[in-house]
Amino acid sequence: MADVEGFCLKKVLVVFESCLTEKQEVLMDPYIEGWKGLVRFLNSLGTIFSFVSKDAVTKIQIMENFRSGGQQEKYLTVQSMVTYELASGLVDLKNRSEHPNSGCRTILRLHRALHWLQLFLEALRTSQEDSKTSVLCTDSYNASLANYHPWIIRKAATLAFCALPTRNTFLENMNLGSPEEAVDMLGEALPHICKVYEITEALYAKHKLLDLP
Ligand SMILES: CCCCCCCC/C=C\CCCCCCCC(=O)N[C@@H](COP(=O)(O)O)[C@H](O)/C=C/CCCCCCCCCCCCC
Repeated sequence: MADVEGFCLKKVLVVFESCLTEKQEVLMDPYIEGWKGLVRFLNSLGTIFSFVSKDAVTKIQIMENFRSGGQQEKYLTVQSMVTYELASGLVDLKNRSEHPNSGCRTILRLHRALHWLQLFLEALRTSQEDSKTSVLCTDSYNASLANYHPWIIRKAATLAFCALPTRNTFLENMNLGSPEEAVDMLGEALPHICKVYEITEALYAKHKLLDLP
C-alpha cells in the first residue's frame, strides 16, 4: 500500500458532520471538501484506482466551478442548487443534451457513491478481523453503485478491489490509531454520513431527480 503518512481519515469523516446546517440543509463546500479528502485516500491505495479517482475529481471540479462562478450563492447548499437549477431549466431530465453537467446530476453521482461509502464503512466496522476487504468492498459496491454502472466499469471496479489490503492494514492506514480505535471512530462518523445521505435522498426523491441521465 502506498504511504499515507500525515493523512488522517478522521478529519475527512468529520467534515461530513459539518455539512448539515441547523435547517438540515447540506452545505456544498464541506461536501466537496469531504470528497476531496476521500480521493486523497483513494490515491494512496495505488494507481489501480486512478480511473475511479479521475472520475471523482472531474465531478468535484464541476461543483467547484459552480461554487466559484457567477451564480455561486445559488450553490451554497444542495437544496438551493436544486431550487435554482430546476427553476432555471438547467437540468436535463430525460436525455443528457443541453445541460450535460448540471449540478443536480453531478451531485447525484457523488450521492450514489456516498451510499457505497456508507455500506463499505459499516461493513468494515462490523466485520470480523479475518474478513477480506475486497469482499466487503465488492458486496457494498454491488448493493449500491454497481446498479448504475455498465458491465465494463463493474468489471474494472471489481478487479481493482482485489488489490485492497487486508482489513487490519486498511484500518491502520486510516491513521485512526489501532484497528479497534479505527472501528470506534467509524461508529462515531457513520451517523453523520448517513444523515447527509438520507437528506439528499429525500430531496432528490421529492423532486423526482433520482434517475437523472
Ligand atoms: C475507511 C475507508 C475509507 C474509504 C475511502 C474510500 C475512498 C473513496 C474515494 C472516492 C470514491 C470514488 C467515488 C467514485 C464516484 C463515482 C461516480 C460514478 O458513479 N461515476 C460513473 C457515472 O458517471 P457519469 O458517466 O454518469 O458521469 C462513471 O461512469 C464512473 C467511472 C469510474 C468508476 C467508478 C467505480 C466506483 C467504485 C467505487 C469504489 C472505490 C474503491 C475504493 C476502495 C476503498
